[in-house]
Amino acid sequence: MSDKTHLVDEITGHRRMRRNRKADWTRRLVQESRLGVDDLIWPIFIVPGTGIVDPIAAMPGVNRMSVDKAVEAVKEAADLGIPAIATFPDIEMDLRDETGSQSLVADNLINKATAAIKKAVPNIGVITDVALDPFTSHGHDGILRDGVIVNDETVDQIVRAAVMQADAGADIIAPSDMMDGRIGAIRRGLDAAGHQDVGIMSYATKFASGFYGPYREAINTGGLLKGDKNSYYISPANATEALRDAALDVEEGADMLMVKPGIAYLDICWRIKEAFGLPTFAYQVSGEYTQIKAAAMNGWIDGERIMMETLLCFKRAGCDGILTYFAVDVARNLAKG
Ligand SMILES: NCC(=O)CCC(=O)O
Repeated sequence: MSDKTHLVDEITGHRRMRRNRKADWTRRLVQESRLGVDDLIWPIFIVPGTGIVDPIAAMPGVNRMSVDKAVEAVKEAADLGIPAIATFPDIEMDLRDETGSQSLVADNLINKATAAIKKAVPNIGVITDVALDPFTSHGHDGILRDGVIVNDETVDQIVRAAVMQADAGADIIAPSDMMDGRIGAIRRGLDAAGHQDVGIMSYATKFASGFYGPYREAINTGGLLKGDKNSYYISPANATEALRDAALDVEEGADMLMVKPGIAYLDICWRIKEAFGLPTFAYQVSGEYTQIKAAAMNGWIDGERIMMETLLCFKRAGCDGILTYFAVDVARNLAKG
């Protein structure tokens, strides 16, 4: 033992945090949060046609897939142990209209995809969104009348769309539109149609964010969108309001809650988990994905490391899982050990 007394000894005394960090085995032993394949939900983009795997320029490594190709990809995801996927359609422009009427076509693209995926890969969970934005000619999540997104009429429509999605085999309905009262209305609609076992994952706190840019390219709504979504999404400045919004969704019967975007909103994840104790998910959205990809492609960061780090941070912030475009890469990574 050294007989020299260092200045720091007086400060640390017997308290030395580094003892638990000294070796790989101690670090593993004291690790508080872990990321596993069971934490992953994989969002995928569906396009009409067959045999299509179309790269999305603003999301390197992510493709739009026709239903047949999506089925193949989902099989691979299931083999890797990913528990669930979330589907988003990029439909033909001439099928988009003022009210998003395609959302009410029983065999529309999203419902076709659900049926095909559930038939080929019955053990993977299929989560479908009921927001109207992929179906409207103006890119808004609801029905637009005289420059206003009309709440109650939109809710009536998304309830009908949700029932059709459940009829097609969706396991969880995930409304991302942020209309008031939608969770309770969807719950009643699903129950009345005999879909008591279909769950609801509420996009409880969806913030008006610039991080959604690449997603809008993926489903081709970016060029359509007139104005902004500030009259229905939550301001990034407001946490108390977000908690109130989530509380309403819990009261109305949400089974699971989601925070979106993710990494800039970890305080919301933590507070929501603490407040309600419901299964809580974060959506690592397109802009978050693209930031990591772009920097990694330029050699400025270690993309794989930051992919794993950001996802682990969601777990530390109290999330039970993460919707992430990295899901398959992460599952492969975890399988390597
Ligand atoms: N309703 C789903 C989304 O809005 C996703 C947003 C994103 O990934 O940027």
